Amino acid sequence: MSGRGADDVPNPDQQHIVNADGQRLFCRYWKPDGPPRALVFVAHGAGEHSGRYSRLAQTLMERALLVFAHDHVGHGNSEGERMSVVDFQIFIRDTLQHVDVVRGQHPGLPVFLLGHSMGGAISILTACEQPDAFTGVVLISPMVQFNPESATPFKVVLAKLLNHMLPKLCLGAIESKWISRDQREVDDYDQDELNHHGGLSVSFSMKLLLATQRIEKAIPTIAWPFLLLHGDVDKLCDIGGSQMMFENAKSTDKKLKVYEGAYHALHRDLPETADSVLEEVGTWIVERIPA
Ligand SMILES: O=C(c1ccc2nc(C3CCCCC3)oc2c1)N1CC(N2CCN(c3ncccn3)CC2)C1
Repeated sequence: MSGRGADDVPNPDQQHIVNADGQRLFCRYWKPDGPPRALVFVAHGAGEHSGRYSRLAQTLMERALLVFAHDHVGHGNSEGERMSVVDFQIFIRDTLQHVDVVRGQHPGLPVFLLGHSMGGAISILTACEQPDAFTGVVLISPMVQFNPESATPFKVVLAKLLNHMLPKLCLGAIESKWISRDQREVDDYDQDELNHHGGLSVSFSMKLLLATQRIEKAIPTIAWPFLLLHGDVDKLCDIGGSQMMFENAKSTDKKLKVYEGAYHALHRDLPETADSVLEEVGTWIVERIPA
């Protein structure tokens, strides 16, 4: 088993699921005091972990929603070589597995997906795989199209060329200062040891690139309800991807809210933006819980 072994997962008795490859995925659950009205799975982004969504999860839990998540393979407290995945489909497979487990514990409840950045890509492809399984999908700056400032044509060509020769070569780290306008959030991210602070490998970058190509092909078939939130100064995932999804998806229930001046991690941006995101997400989900 590459990467973290089973015995070096911190507090091995903490909640986890074992994926189809036998890897332990660290799980988190935010359960309301009373009976939950709906289930919300949170898909975190590349290089981070599910614990960074505690504030968002708490606000949803206060609306009687049961929020759950896991650290993707190679991330956070889960097993697997850091920031490495054999195939992007593994993220989708593991998400469906976890959703099935929790859905089975709460039969009949509506299930929503919520994803940020790469987690948005995972959420889109998961909903595409089981289009009738989810009541709605919330996408915070989803990775649909890279911003050409970060994924320059040179980097894309280089990644394709090197993917077979030097797959582990580092393509450079994400500059966290361009991810949030709030310096406290940037410092918090930089000091969080559960995040991956090294760069993205050629191999992992290619997996992301291929995922965006899968999404672009899938968008015209999308008919499920979705909420898109995107900052118009996002230097990592281009807002054009969200605009393209909003314009080309078949969904009749779709909403795109643009946060002017905001960077990539909207839920971790300046307080007025982050607070608006939490309110927007909670309201959108609750409005779609069948009476
Ligand atoms: O999922 C991602 C993500 C998405 C697209 C990416 N493209 C690249 C490369 C690909 C190769 C070409 C060059 C671009 O890296 C990506 C990462 N995430 C989650 C996001 N992180 C960023 C750091 N975060 C942060 N930083 C500061 C303050 C708060 N959060 C958390 C979210 C990035």
